[in-house]
Amino acid sequence: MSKQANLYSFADVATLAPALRAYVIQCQEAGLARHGVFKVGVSGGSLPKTLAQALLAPSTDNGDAVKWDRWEIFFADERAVPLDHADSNYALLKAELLDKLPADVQQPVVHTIDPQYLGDTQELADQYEQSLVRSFASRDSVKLPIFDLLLLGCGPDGHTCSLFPGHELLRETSAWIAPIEDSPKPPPRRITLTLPVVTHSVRIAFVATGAGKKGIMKEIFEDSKGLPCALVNEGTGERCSWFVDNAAVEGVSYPRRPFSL
Ligand SMILES: O=C1O[C@H](COP(=O)(O)O)[C@@H](O)[C@H](O)[C@H]1O
Repeated sequence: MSKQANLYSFADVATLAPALRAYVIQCQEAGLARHGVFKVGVSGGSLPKTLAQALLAPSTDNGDAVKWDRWEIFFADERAVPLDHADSNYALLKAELLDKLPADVQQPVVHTIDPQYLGDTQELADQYEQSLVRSFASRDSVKLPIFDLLLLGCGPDGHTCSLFPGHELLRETSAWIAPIEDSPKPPPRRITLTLPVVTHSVRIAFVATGAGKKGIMKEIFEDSKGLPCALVNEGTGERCSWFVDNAAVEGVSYPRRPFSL
């Protein structure tokens, strides 16, 4: 089996979505078998919309049910803004996905940032890290939290979470969650999972679609240059899978794999 990240390419988002769903369900079942809950971290940006397309589709009753009541959702990164702000990753996930769950479905547990700490991003990060500590057992006994799955986006500059190219945060080795005050993409004040936490996850799935991602996908898969997304690929190998549409990887020299679980 390949030790490199898997690259799965689809004609469009409509054909990508069922494959992404099958992959998430497999991770869900593995998480439930391991510890009775499914601990998943999600990004903002374009991801929630595609995720909603994948997960809100009706179940076919072939063991592909999303067990929302067993999900614990964390944010791979979050902006230091109120939870109902237009820039909030939580607000985006809520609008795209959580608010669209059928009324008879029990909502998942969602770990948001605590808005009372918005004035101090270090405290905001520390408090969010404490929610991970409570969920994943104490920091003393667990060197790093292990997410069952991280669902990540890839920015047009190769950033993921709020880990930006060339930023000193890429060298963070001890914190689980770190603050950033100078994000090159607005808004500047954010918190993010650190690279060691990302690469420690059981599975990592990137979702990148559209021709706007073509240039950066070429750099990530052909040149790397220490881009954050490429560092995740290098740190996780075959535990990492990319779900992309053909437009995003046109002209990219990297072996595509036929999708299978
Ligand atoms: O700022 C952010 O951007 C990235 C990428 O967003 P996309 O719209 O290019 O998919 C996202 O993954 C991250 O969560 C968000 O805070």
